[in-house]
Amino acid sequence: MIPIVTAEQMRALDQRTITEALVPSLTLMERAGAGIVTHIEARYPPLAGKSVIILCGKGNNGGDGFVVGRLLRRKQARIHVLLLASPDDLSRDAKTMYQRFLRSAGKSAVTSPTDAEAIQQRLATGDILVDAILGTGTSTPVTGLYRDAIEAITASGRPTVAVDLPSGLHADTGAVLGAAVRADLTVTLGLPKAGLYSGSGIDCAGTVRLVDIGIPASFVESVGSRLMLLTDRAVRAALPPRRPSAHKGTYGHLGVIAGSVGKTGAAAMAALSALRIGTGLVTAATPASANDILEAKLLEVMTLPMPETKARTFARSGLERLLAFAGARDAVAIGPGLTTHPETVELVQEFVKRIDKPCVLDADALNALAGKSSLLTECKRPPIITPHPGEMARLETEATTQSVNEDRLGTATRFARERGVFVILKGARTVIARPDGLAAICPTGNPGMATAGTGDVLTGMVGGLLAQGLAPWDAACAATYFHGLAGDLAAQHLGQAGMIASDLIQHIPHALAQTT
Ligand SMILES: NC(=O)C1=CN([C@@H]2O[C@H](COP(=O)(O)OP(=O)(O)OC[C@H]3O[C@@H](n4cnc5c(N)ncnc54)[C@H](O)[C@@H]3O)[C@@H](O)[C@H]2O)[C@@H](O)CC1
Ligand SMILES: Nc1ncnc2c1ncn2[C@@H]1O[C@H](COP(=O)(O)OP(=O)(O)O)[C@@H](O)[C@H]1O
Ligand SMILES: [K+]
Repeated sequence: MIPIVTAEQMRALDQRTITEALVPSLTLMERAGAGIVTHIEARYPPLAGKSVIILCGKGNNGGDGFVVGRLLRRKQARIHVLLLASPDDLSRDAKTMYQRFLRSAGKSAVTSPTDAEAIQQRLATGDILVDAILGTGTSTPVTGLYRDAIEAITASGRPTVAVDLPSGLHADTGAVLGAAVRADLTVTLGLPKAGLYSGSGIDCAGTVRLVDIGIPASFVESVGSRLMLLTDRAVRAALPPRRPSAHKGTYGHLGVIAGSVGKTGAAAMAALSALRIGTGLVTAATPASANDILEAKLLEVMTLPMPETKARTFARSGLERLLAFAGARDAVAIGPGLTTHPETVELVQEFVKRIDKPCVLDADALNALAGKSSLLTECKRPPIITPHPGEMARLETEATTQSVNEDRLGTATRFARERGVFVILKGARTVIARPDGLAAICPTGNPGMATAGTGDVLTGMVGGLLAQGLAPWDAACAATYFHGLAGDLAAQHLGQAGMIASDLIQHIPHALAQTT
């Protein structure tokens, strides 16, 4: 996992690298530029003949821009720099890189526009725009020519690559300072910045790619960041090895407690997703009269009919049987499609207190705890909960969906600490938090996943990994990552609008099999 840092932490790391590891600041800038060019080329091939317009500010972010310009010329791209400050005002390193750019490209490759119109006219001639106006040094609202430039970039509709972070974005909070660039690709330098994953940063950053500029690992470690970015390598390492001598018992038995009349699909999808993430055996317990329907839907999953209410939801009288069911499984997933029938709610509240197995609580299991989240502290083992922002708001009496979304990271980490649970707060850039306050952000996933049932898929995947013996934190991180990756693969094949939850399930094996 990669630590996510604040602007201040990044500045300190850059500084230590320069003064203690003795890497000249110009070398860092050169590495930054080279890395950015690699990512631009990967995203927009071929570069030869393309017109690239680079907008440079007066700080080191602009300095990176000049390096990008010089190196892109070697790819036979046609480069023009819009310099938004006087050359005299450039930072020391930026000035050096400006001079190197001039020596390589000549004076005609740079103009200094004085008004919005001049910027707009120039941008209209670009195939690709590079935003090197402001980086981590931004702290006050953007005004004047910088703001004109940011607005012109947005208005141009051209493919835009942001250097380090979209100009105008607060590096720590993701707040827009007056106006911010909406990039298609952000190539961030050294370590990822928190603002790229929160608030407006999610929409402004587009795809985020990271460039290693050679900050020593020991320096990075000493920052002690409490926020991590999930990486492909870390989550794959957490998966159990598939031993040649394995049998289905090796990979655990998950009990799924889900469904009611009209909502057997939720139970089916959770159960199937658990199998697709490699679980050996899955049994779904469902209200008795819905059992036959579930049997017809599922081939590989076993089912168990349970006592039901007149409304054909789980009945309170089934409590002991459900506890016995859980006791005979390696892990339990409870919640999808249960409804909030009063008897079912009562059943869930009792069940949650008494279950003594790794478990994941979702959907109506969380709704059963609405305003009563203190019950979670009575759990025998810290459960994983998978709320979307609405469910999160129901759990916390004073919160609203809006307040949750305004501070997703803060909400998830506070709740995880206070209630001693693992939280997967779903949505764009899902946040995972654990009881000790450490949190991670998931880079996978896309808006195509905003479709009925994808949450049930996640629940099954989390439960499946718990059943396979993963610790709750590992299960939560890996399930969230592969859920998002399966969603990304489904979107690649089908497009975001048309993909549905079943497509996501079908892509779980491809996500697992992918080699990166
Ligand atoms: N220090 C280093 O060693 C490295 C720095 N790098 C780059 O350097 C950037 C940070 O450089 P700087 O600290 O120079 O910061 P910036 O390049 O973000 O710019 C800060 C400059 O813009 C001005 N400014 C700030 N907010 C403004 C606003 N709202 N309107 C107008 N002007 C504003 C500041 O007064 C300052 O002069 C990073 O984002 C990254 O791109 C990279 O080259 C990697 C290495
Ligand atoms: N814009 C988005 N970007 C990434 N993931 C998303 C986005 N919107 C929704 N998702 C994911 O889709 C899933 C939706 O779950 P949920 O809201 O519980 O839906 P349902 O109840 O229909 O199953 C979550 O895992 C969430 O993170
Ligand atoms: K920028």
